[in-house]
Amino acid sequence: MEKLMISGGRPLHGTVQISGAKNSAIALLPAAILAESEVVLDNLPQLSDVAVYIEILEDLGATVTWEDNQIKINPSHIKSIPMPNGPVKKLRASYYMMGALLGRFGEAIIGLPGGCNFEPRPIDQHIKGFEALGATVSNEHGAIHLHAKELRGARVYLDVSSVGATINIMLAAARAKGSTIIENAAKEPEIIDVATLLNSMGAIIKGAGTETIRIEGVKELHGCRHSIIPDRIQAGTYMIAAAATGGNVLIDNVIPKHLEALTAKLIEMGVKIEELDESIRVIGGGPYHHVDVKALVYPGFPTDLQSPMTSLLTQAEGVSVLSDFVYSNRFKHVPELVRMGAKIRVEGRSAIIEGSKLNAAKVKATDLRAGAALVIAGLTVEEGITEVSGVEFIDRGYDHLVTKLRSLGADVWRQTE
Ligand SMILES: CC(=O)N[C@H]1[C@@H](OP(=O)(O)OP(=O)(O)OC[C@H]2O[C@@H](n3ccc(=O)[nH]c3=O)[C@H](O)[C@@H]2O)O[C@H](CO)[C@@H](O)[C@@H]1O
Ligand SMILES: C=C(OP(=O)(O)O)C(=O)O
Repeated sequence: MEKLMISGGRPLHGTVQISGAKNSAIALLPAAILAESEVVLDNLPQLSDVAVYIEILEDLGATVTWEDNQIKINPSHIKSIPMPNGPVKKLRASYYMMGALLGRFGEAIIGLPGGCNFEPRPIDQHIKGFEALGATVSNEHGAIHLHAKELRGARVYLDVSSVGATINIMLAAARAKGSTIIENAAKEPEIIDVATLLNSMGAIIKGAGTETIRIEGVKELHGCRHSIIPDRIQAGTYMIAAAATGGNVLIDNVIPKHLEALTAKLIEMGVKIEELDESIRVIGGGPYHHVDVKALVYPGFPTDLQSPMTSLLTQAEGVSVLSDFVYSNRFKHVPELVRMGAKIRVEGRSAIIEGSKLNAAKVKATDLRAGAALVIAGLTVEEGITEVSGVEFIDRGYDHLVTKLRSLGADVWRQTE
């Protein structure tokens, strides 16, 4: 098992290139199987979640060529095979195989997803959507069985604006008969990215990015070429790391609008921000004011940046309150930060954070963004070496993390236990 070793206390300086978005990539890869010919995706991030998805597509019989940041997927010879176990258990977004296989073959058997389990993550809204489209759905020994003689368009009102359910229903409805309307749809940029790919493949989807999405089903979809949007969460993590270390970093290849909620909070704390067309410069240094943060659905502050933000708020003066209205128990990073000397207590869905200096310690990442939070915390520590285990979670979402941090002047390395 590998650990990340961090000798902190160095302000980050320089330019970092942001990769394509993980949460887009792992929805676009399954979307590609709805086409009858080759789909090419550019700006593909090199992540363990992406590698697992490729394994799933190859198991189905797709021909996949992956070179650097481009992937070619030819799904013309894929077959519908049951996947109750195996790679689908390794990541959360394997739930998109349900919508994609249902859309292509009218049937699927997919094991319940794995991935980061910081709290129970139900998929009832996905299932409600599939049932509305005419599928029968059952859970048999931990695998979801879906079957539809014919998928028919329907109106689906989501009880919660779920990213996964919105995308899954779009995937199943793209080739259904008739029109589907998703109400209270999630509005995250990754949903627009999936709709853009599907439309380039010949689908008719309108309203992605708003709370009402309309899908006019078509008989067949074809191949196309698409470039994945930049990863706003990876970008936000480097922005927070730059601020936490008092550095000066140009975060390049981003869509600044996707980061507005974070940018506004950083400015409120006293961080200097310069927004350019496709990049953001973060100039830290402090002293930082305490702020209150509420993680909400897009365009609110992203829950995926809540844990990294906790680490930054330990560096602010006074008491900050950070509440998560998407995942009320996403605080597994807190006891680890407390090990490093942070003064944080969790009350209900909020973390109450009192500014304090952090110390080096041996800590454990138990999910992806908790891992990012611990790395940022380690970068602020002035003496000693912080050891972060659970690197496999961090590798799910941050490609070339050590190389990128080292290029910004951080003293970080991987060590095998
Ligand atoms: C692969 C991917 O894109 N992952 C992202 C996606 O996860 P994911 O798509 O799983 O998250 P959702 O948007 O579905 O979850 C939002 C909220 O809805 C609840 N819910 C969701 C579905 C459902 O059927 N029933 C239900 O109650 C969840 O428990 C949660 O409280 O969006 C999350 C919220 O922005 C992010 O943290 C994840 O990084
Ligand atoms: C929770 C996350 O991802 P996933 O939904 O894939 O577990 C994340 O990216 O922070």
